[in-house]
Amino acid sequence: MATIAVVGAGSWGTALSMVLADNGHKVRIWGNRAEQIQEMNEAHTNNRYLPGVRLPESITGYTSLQQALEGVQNILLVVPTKAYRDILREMRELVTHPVTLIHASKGIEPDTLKRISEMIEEEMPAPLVQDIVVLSGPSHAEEVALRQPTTVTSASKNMQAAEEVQDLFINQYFRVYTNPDIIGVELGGALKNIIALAAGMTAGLGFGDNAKAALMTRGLAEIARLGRKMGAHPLTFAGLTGMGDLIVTCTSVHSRNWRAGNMLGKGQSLDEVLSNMGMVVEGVRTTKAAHQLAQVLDVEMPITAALHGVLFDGADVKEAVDSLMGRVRTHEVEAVPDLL
Ligand SMILES: NC(=O)C1=CN([C@@H]2O[C@H](COP(=O)(O)OP(=O)(O)OC[C@H]3O[C@@H](n4cnc5c(N)ncnc54)[C@H](O)[C@@H]3O)[C@@H](O)[C@H]2O)C=CC1
Ligand SMILES: O=C(CO)COP(=O)(O)O
Repeated sequence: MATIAVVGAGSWGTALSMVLADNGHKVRIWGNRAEQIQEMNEAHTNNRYLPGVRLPESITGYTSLQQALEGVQNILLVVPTKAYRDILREMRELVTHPVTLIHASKGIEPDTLKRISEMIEEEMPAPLVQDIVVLSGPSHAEEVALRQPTTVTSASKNMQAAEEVQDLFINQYFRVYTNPDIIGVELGGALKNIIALAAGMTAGLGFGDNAKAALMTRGLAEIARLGRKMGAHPLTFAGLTGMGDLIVTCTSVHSRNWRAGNMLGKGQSLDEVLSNMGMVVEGVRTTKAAHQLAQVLDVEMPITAALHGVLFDGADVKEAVDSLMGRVRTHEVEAVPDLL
């Protein structure tokens, strides 16, 4: 059994630590809030993020990143995307031997337009990092912490590393598949948050299941359109980290992105929504990044553009829906000339 360092003690870092602990591994979880780490070590709870859940005693909390990382072969990163550069720069000074870096976060960095694995490559180059593995899929922390059946994907350019991570996490309630398409897996996980915000927004406006289904389906079409241009395999978007994660995020009460969109649809301002949430809403920054990517790569992403207008340019939510519905008529299926 291994000792694994988990960097990030929010909902997802804690739930994934529980999976690892259930599999017999020793877990060192690092967090940036001393009182929360103390609670994890003394009461074996993390009530702010996973209320009512008792943590296995083989999970130990650390406030020192150096101590948490000392001597481990596998490091799982689960902080919000905006914290990656700072954390990786800190880690670069502390890691003294080659490690496998697993990440389970979902976002794209605005302006640089980098995926998380690209940020890792930039900030912690070889030989410090041997392999980078992404763990992603339809998986709300609240349900994983209750050990409810969940499926995810382990993706890496190196399939042996993806399989080693599959081995670390897989168990009877947490089933892990592998996929070599790291680009598609990262993009699916990040971009579905945009569509979840939009789905929450239409529900907030009082629209029903037709609007939700429209957003999910046409949302997946624009995710795949951008993904293809960025080198992803189109079939990845039909899998767990594409359609699967889109379903779970657009239909679950657990989704912070859906809930944030819902509050926006009901008329709250973005600042109000984000301060009420108290947890990360990755889709906001990812909307900015995806809108920039769409412009740079000349990819049509109408839902992303409409949401960008609402979040950052003061556009009215109802008018954004009207402009989406009133777009010039077009074919449903693209890039399949035989069907046209
Ligand atoms: N919660 C979930 O069900 C899932 C979350 N994710 C992804 O995991 C990532 C983390 O999300 P959650 O754990 O849910 O977030 P969260 O909002 O529950 O917790 C965030 C954690 O990061 C810490 N943090 C914030 N800024 C930091 C900084 N600058 N340095 C160090 N730590 C910092 C906070 O103290 C907190 O412990 C996100 O990218 C999210 O999209 C992925 C799958 C499921
Ligand atoms: O990625 C998730 C589930 O797979 C979590 O989504 P939210 O960040 O919207 O809660």
